[in-house]
Amino acid sequence: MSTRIAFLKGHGTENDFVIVPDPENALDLPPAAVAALCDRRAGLGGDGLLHVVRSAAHPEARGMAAEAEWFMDYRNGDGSVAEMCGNGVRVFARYLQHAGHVTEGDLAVATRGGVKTVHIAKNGDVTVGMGRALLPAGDVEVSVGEREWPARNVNMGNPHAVAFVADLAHAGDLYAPPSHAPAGAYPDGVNVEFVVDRGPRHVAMRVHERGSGETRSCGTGACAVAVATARRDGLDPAATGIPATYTVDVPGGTLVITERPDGEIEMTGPAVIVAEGEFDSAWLEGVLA
Ligand SMILES: N[C@@H](CCC[C@H](N)C(=O)O)C(=O)O
Repeated sequence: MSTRIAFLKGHGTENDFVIVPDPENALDLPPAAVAALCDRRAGLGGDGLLHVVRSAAHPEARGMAAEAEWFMDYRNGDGSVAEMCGNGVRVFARYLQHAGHVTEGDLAVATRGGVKTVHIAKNGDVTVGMGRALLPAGDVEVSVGEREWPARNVNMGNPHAVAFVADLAHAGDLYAPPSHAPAGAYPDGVNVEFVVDRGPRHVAMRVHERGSGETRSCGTGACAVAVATARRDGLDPAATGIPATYTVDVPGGTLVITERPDGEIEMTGPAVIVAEGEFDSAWLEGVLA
């Protein structure tokens, strides 16, 4: 028997998501179902999917239920699982507000990258405590076609390689993932950011995301870029006690990132619910058959 399944569509700086509210974790969403829902021609369309589940109802989040009522079960557009999604967690919070589960102010969201603190401001922007960046040692290079660049290895819960380039167009069409060396540097894949300077503490980036391709924005990527740029600029808040704030332009808008002296990174940006509707479970079953 077919049933109607509720979904919403949202975005944060044009990193767009299919949102599937499923508080009791009753839906079966294997990778192929996620890929079908995120398909831009034959499905609903999105860079990724936000499965909204009560932490207590999800085996991966039960241990965080005392701290955070809701779990962001994030999936990339190809159906793969990722540890964290910075734009996604802002849109997730906006959904919880839209649905009346929370009001503006502070809330905690469980993610595979741990519990994140989120602040929904009166002015509409959402700020997320993204945790600390890890900067694993080791030289990495990324390349597109004939061009190659040294890249900074930054882990924001998920892996990033940040390359400073002379011109964002040098990254090419980014239809295929950029290559990296050494080949085994990222056994689980990597998100690659290309960065140019725009002014003092102001950069612009493009990103090729693991599991989604080139997207209009990546929140964890923007945090990785801010930290890599700060170190390149000789700024280390943990050493100086002075926070470092960077404005990061992405193709879909602007994010503001602050690294505090305790190493915690805060990201502020918009989060928008665009539409809501229902799809027929029979359609999805047909696609999966
Ligand atoms: N767009 C996201 C990152 C989503 C996960 C990433 N593709 C990965 O596989 O690590 C963001 O806003 O952070």
